[in-house]
Amino acid sequence: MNVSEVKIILVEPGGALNVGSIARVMKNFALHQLVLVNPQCDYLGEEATRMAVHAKDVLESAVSVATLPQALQGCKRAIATTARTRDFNSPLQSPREVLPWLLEASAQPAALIFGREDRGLSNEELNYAQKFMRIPTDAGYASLNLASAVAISCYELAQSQPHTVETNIDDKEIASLEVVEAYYKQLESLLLSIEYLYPHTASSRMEKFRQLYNRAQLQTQEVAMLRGILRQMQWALTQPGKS
Ligand SMILES: C[S@@+](CC[C@H](N)C(=O)[O-])C[C@H]1O[C@@H](n2cnc3c(N)ncnc32)[C@H](O)[C@@H]1O
Repeated sequence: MNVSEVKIILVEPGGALNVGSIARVMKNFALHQLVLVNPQCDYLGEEATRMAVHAKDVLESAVSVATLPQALQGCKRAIATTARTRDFNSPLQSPREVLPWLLEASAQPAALIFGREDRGLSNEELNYAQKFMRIPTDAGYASLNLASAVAISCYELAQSQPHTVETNIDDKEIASLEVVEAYYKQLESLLLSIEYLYPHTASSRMEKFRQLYNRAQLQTQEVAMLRGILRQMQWALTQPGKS
């Protein structure tokens, strides 16, 4: 897979200078799909275009959407980036470990997600990704400037080679992220209704389910089967004498 198939998603970027610098470095490394979730700055204004220099085209073709799920529409794989190490349950991988996974044939289209300058990504936003990347830094100061984090990631992506994966699965059969997300919503709602989950435990328990399914790389047909089982269980719960 070509790096140009990877979308760079910025969640609520607040600095036009950062967004302009990011457009420039993306073009330096042959990436051009920039998606902005609810941008908090004028990403087409003077500051951004000045920093973009010869990458105004990347800014002009940037897509602005309201939510992260909209930004991930159609993607098969996503990696979320974070500087945080504590209060994080899933393994954090280095760019060299994890970026080749984004370039495998069955990954496309794929996305790399970056957080806000002041507070990064929320836990809920991190959960939309299947893998998590932390750029190794000195332990004394782990938080990189947003544009620097994107620059290092684009460079590492450009140096990465996809792992060769032996599989009989047709790439088109891998479920897209929104299909799997709809399954998680249905599962959570059923588990809440049977009181396996409670509102205060739901998000941490659902994170465990996400980890499990992330390892399986579900196909569209398999998600349809799982959703069919949930529908049948929901129906059975409404039948007198069956519950
Ligand atoms: C300035 S940082 C936000 C820092 C914030 N305190 C936090 O909780 O992550 C903005 C974004 O840059 C990226 N970033 C910064 N440092 C990083 C690192 N060491 N590894 C990976 N991404 C990093 C992440 O996407 C992060 O959300």
